[in-house]
Amino acid sequence: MLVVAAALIDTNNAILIQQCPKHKPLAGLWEFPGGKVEAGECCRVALCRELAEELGIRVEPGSLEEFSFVTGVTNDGKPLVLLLYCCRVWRGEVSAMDADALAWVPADQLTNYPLAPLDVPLAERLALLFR
Ligand SMILES: Nc1nc2c([nH]c(=O)n2[C@@H]2O[C@H](COP(=O)(O)OP(=O)(O)OP(=O)(O)O)[C@@H](O)[C@H]2O)c(=O)[nH]1
Repeated sequence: MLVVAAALIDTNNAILIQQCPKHKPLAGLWEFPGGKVEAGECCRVALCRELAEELGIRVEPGSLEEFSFVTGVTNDGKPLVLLLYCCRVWRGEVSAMDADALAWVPADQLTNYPLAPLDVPLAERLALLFR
């Protein structure tokens, strides 16, 4: 499974994370917004679609910058690759359309939140970037 996610970074260098809703496998945990890439879809286009669906913002594919990736397995044992992009430019105000809560968090405080397991190493790498 290919999953794309974004570290939206605001003008204070705070990064957006969202809390997964009760009906999802990662319920209660925090993650970078994003989701699965559909068959035949480009990764950047998929991420722009997910950001529109989950946060109600418009992002241009060219505003996404590849940052890092992790590999792992889903709860039901499927191999998973999670690609994280950074994004500093978007249109609209973020709103929690598919999450229980949103938080803007300084990079060095991301791991204070109970993150989804594969988001943890990505958050640690972001903290190094802003050190
Ligand atoms: N970000 C993240 N996703 C993970 C981890 N582990 C894991 O199995 N996943 C899975 O990766 C997928 C991410 O997709 P999603 O649920 O955020 O997005 P989506 O909108 O495409 O899903 P949906 O269409 O099923 O609602 C989910 O199936 C989620 O359970 C993890 O540690 N971090």
